[in-house]
Amino acid sequence: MKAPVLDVSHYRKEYRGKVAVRDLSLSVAPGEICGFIGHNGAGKTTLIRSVVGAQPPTSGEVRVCGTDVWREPVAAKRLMAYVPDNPDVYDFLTGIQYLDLIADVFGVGTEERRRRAGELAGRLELSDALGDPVSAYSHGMRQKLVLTGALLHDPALLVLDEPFVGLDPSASHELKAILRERADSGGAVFFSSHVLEVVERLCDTVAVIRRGELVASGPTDEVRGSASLEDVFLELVDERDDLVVARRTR
Ligand SMILES: Nc1ncnc2c1ncn2[C@@H]1O[C@H](COP(=O)(O)OP(=O)(O)OP(=O)(O)O)[C@@H](O)[C@H]1O
Repeated sequence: MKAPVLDVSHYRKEYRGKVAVRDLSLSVAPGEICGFIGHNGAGKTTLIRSVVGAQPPTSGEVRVCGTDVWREPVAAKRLMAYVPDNPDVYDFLTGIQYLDLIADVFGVGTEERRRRAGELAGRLELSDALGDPVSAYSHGMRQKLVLTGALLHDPALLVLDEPFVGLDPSASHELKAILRERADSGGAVFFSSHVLEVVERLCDTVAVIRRGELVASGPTDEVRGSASLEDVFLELVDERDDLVVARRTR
């Protein structure tokens, strides 16, 4: 078995003593796209923020290509890229200035940054706007810009939080193709989504979180069985289960 690109082990996160995610372990291998699904408030963003080094776990470990994200943060961050659900970009920069800043941070050479930025911005239909200030960008354009920046240093792991929200159909189509290509060339992709049809069609593996606990994970076909992912998801996260349990235990 190939060593995982992302390896989360016994992750736990508490906010002021309240448990948000408990004892969560999962891994994503090279060549895999893993979809992370769960209801609102289940704990997806909480885990994602710890995976990318933005918020420390209460306990547990997160490793990227074997590097501990919290013990060796700079080395780990070189190996990955993160596209948050609400891209926050300096308004006073133009698109190209933002991309140059990101390329400088990651030490991407001039030739390489121009080639990659040109190709990605072209595919996402952002090229014509790169000279404009980010303050004039729509939400979708900001997402495309952050995505372009995220791929400039060719990260082994790409982490995205709700990447399809706000993208138009052609950008969404292109993003799916980009994620597939990254996986096919040996990278790993981990993203959260509420769009189960996309997860079902695109992801090699899925992880389902419910109230901070992983309730299912594995190859998409196995998790889904003969049902649709939506049916399985609704069954797994059905809040009414608790009522049934409560009634039974009364
Ligand atoms: N900074 C914080 N302080 C206190 N509680 C928090 C904080 N961030 C998240 N939480 C709580 O942790 C739990 C998980 O939240 P999280 O944002 O990870 O959910 P999510 O699965 O990403 O939800 P959504 O699908 O709505 O984005 C929720 O109960 C939330 O209220």
